[in-house]
Amino acid sequence: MGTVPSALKHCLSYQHLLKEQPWIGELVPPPQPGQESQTSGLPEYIKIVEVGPRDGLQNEKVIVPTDIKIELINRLSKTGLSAIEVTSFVSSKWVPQMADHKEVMRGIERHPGVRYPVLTPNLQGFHSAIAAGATEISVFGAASESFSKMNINCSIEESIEKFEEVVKSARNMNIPVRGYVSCALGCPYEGNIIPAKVAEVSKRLYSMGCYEISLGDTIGVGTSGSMKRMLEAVMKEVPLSALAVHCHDTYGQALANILTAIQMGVAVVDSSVAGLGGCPYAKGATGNVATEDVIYMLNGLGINTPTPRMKKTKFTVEHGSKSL
Ligand SMILES: CC(C)(COP(=O)([O-])OP(=O)([O-])OC[C@H]1O[C@@H](n2cnc3c(N)ncnc32)[C@H](O)[C@@H]1OP(=O)([O-])[O-])[C@@H](O)C(=O)NCCC(=O)NCCSC(=O)C[C@@](C)(O)CC(=O)[O-]
Repeated sequence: MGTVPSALKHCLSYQHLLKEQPWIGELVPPPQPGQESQTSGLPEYIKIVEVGPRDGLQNEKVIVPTDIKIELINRLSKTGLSAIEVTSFVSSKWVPQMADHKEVMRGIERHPGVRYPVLTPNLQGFHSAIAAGATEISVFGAASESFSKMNINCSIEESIEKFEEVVKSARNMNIPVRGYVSCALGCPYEGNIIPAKVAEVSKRLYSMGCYEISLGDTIGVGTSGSMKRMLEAVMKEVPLSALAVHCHDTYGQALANILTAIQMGVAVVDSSVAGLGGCPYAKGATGNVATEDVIYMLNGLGINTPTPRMKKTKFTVEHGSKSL
């Protein structure tokens, strides 16, 4: 997806669908006695980490005004989502779209029960995030050397050293840290990435104290088969309860890949409202899987999500002639 107008179109068509067909998106009723549950073997509850305001907007070519970002996050907070990734404390020279991180962090209304993590690649970012009021952070590494270099300007080994410093400081302040592993199913520079490498980086992040490891299909090249092989390798090193999947939808495989992951027991899914997104260091990567599509699929499977109100919320934030 990747552009604001197309994201808007997607949102509105979903709203229209729900208006015309109100039964769409309803949670399926529980099974009758004797009927097999559709959810047998699947997690009963899936946590959704909404990454639209960060992963979604970081790739928009037009700088989205700060007040629009704040409004988007405030509206998302009212949907029932329990985690919304707000921004990233990275260099504005590298990612100009996130230059207003402090203002966004300070400007949002915080709702009880909603967590607002932010990305911090190093101690500098960590200290700025804490000064701006962040109470949860994420470090972001990669299973590809080339991607690590392009994305955060250091090798995987150097990044681990930086993350260790960040995690140590965070722990001293009781700040929870999430860890990302990009290129878990392929790299824009190196192509195929072996599952063992993803497992190795995941293990290091988990061992240093990240409470959850989000496995990123950064360029959306994964399939159900490669997702299964990668998860099998990672699950040998990191407990299943600490894993999340983060799928981009370049080849329309994201929902299938997520279904495979949840069939394997993964109970945390990252997604982006209206499928906004891309990656500034992954040319051609399209948006993240759309949050409303994930919820639609989960509802159809009878799986609980924290977002019963998502389908009724209109995500149109007007700003002059632009809408989000
Ligand atoms: C990581 C750095 C900062 C290293 O950047 P660097 O240039 O290697 O850093 P440095 O330590 O050499 O410092 C150079 C300059 O950067 C500044 N600097 C240093 N650190 C910071 C900071 N934290 N915040 C703000 N400024 C910072 C520092 O102050 C200095 O400023 P100068 O003296 O030149 O004016 C840089 O490479 C960067 O900002 N990269 C952007 C990475 C990024 O945001 N990528 C997109 C997010 S990752 C993603 O989307 C994937 C994910 C998570 O969604 C999962 C998936 O889909 O796979």
